[in-house]
Amino acid sequence: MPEESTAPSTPRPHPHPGFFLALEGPDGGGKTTQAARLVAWLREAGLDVVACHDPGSTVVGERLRQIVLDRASVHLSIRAEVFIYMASRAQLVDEVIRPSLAAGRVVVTDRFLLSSLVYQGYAGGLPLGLVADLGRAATDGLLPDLTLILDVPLDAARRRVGPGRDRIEDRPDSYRRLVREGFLDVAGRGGGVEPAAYAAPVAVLDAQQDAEAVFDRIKSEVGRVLGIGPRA
Ligand SMILES: Nc1ncnc2c1ncn2[C@@H]1O[C@H](COP(=O)(O)OP(=O)(O)OP(=O)(O)O)[C@@H](O)[C@H]1O
Ligand SMILES: Cc1cn([C@H]2C[C@H](O)[C@@H](COP(=O)(O)O)O2)c(=O)[nH]c1=O
Repeated sequence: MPEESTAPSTPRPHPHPGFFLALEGPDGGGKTTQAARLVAWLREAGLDVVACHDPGSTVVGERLRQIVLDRASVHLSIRAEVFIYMASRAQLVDEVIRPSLAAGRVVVTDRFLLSSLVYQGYAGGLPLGLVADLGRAATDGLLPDLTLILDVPLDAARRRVGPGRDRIEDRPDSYRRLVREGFLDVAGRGGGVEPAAYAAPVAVLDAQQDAEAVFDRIKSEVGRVLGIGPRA
């Protein structure tokens, strides 16, 4: 079991008056569950919060999401796949994330660029440098101020989500294992692969615990960087 880690207090990579937070990790880690709790907690603390998910959260993005997850997209190549995720992300950044950050809001996204580095790069076989370059083009260099990786082993994830629900989740266990490993390696743990491919503050959280315990860890990480108390 990999150890949990805390995000280093590095300076913000992209100055803006808001705060940009991404939840990442393998399918079934609990990102959607925790994102909803986190958004509610931050709003209770009086913050102006925008919630989104990647791919999606724009009209164009939701259409692209359907295409890329649809089992009928059986002949979609991995190179075409990465462009679809990047196109959805570019629209999300331009239409939702950048304007919200410029207005001083807190943006909480369920997945972002790290997912492409892992699913299409590390596990999918595309060179990480290529995915990172495409990512910079799609996001215009925007990276989250804090990325929380909800780390969960394959068996626990399977117990939670059951059999695959879409084209990506239908991929074999060998791919899913690489996805889990990739989140840890690309984030710079394990001494692995080009940590510079994702040069943003990252914390790895053990998402095998019950949802309340995971949320306590999230509140502690986010509260620390935003300067709000755990029971705000
Ligand atoms: N800590 C937890 N312990 C046990 N079950 C959990 C936990 N967190 C979430 N779940 C359950 O696991 C399932 C998947 O959770 P959720 O959709 O939040 O994960 P996810 O990471 O967003 O998955 P995906 O990326 O596949 O959408 C749900 O049924 C949810 O209720
Ligand atoms: C952003 C992104 C996502 N994926 C994969 C990961 C999931 O299997 C699906 C998205 O579904 P979720 O319910 O929103 O988790 O797409 C990917 O392969 N590459 C990406 O960049």
